Amino acid sequence: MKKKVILYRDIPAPERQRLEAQCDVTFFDGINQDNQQAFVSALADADGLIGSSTDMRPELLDRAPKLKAASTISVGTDQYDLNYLAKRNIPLMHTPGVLNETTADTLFTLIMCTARRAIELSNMVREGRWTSNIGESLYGTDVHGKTLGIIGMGRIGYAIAKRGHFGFDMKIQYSNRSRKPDAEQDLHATYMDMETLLKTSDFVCVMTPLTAQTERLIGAKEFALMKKSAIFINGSRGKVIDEAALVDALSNGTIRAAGLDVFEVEPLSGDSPLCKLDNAVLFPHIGSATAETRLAMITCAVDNLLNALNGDLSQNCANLHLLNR
Ligand SMILES: NC(=O)c1ccc[n+]([C@@H]2O[C@H](COP(=O)([O-])OP(=O)(O)OC[C@H]3O[C@@H](n4cnc5c(N)ncnc54)[C@H](O)[C@@H]3O)[C@@H](O)[C@H]2O)c1
Ligand SMILES: O=C(O)[C@H](O)CO
Repeated sequence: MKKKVILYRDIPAPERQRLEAQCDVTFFDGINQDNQQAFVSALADADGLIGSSTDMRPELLDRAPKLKAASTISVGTDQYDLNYLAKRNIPLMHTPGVLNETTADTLFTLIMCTARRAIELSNMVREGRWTSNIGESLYGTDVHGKTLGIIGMGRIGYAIAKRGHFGFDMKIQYSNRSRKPDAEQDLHATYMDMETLLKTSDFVCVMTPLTAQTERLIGAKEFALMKKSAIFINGSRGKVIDEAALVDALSNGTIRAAGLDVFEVEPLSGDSPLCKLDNAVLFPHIGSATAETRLAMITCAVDNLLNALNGDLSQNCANLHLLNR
């Protein structure tokens, strides 16, 4: 008998057909108030789950007593509780690697846009406010030759640092749970504690996962340690920073500017104080959002689920170390 799978976001037809060839698929085009009840009912029989952008809290997954594997179309795994899944011996599959370069491109776009005030000045042109050559008060700051501090030198952190080192002649420094010999060798990156990094970087870029240890890693105290001229970039998860403290730091001139792809609550409300700040560049969580990379992530996630349901966890299992296998 075919395994029962819930697909909880839309994916291209050929990928859905690959799932349907092996599984009995129930489809939800995102989970919302209207279909929540039907989703909970479908959980009762589900062997597998695949999708993204929905918090799969334990109370919800308690309703899926037969669940054997979950596959998230993301590298970040924070929408699931890894320990809860491990207690039930359920693997969580994710999509590391395929999105590194695209996400690093996005993060570098944030670096460039904040440093050169690209969005603010583009808006000035569009709104007919470009009436004479811009003066000193609207000048940007250089990126090339500056110091780039990466907090969380993993796959994506490395890809950002590579751009800084080879493309922009930047000095790379990083803090991380462990030393990264490849970054030190290839990019001449210097390992240091977070406090030293915050004090000495021109650009501070956060690329850790969201975990109990990284939640609110950067708050008022950390912004106060940064240079007044520092530019802060967050591509990890919104909850890794204290957003209210960032608004204060940007409003009071504690730091120069910020470029953000992720927010405490997404989508960010247009009423957020961040939206009123010219020195904040705000992207709608588009780190991996190119056609090529999103397709690669979906293909990877479909493969991951099919493999996991067949007992093969050899690739891309995020909680393998916690499972009883
Ligand atoms: N903005 C986006 O669209 C987007 C896209 C992809 C990934 N992400 C986020 O980026 C995260 C990182 O992705 P990755 O593939 O580079 O992961 P990764 O596991 O390769 O890298 C994360 C790094 O953070 C380090 N780290 C973890 N906890 C830390 C701590 N407390 N202090 C210092 N360092 C710590 C790890 O040691 C690791 O080197 C994802 O978990 C996801 O949340 C966002
Ligand atoms: O974690 C990820 O893969 C990105 O944030 C896309 O959701």
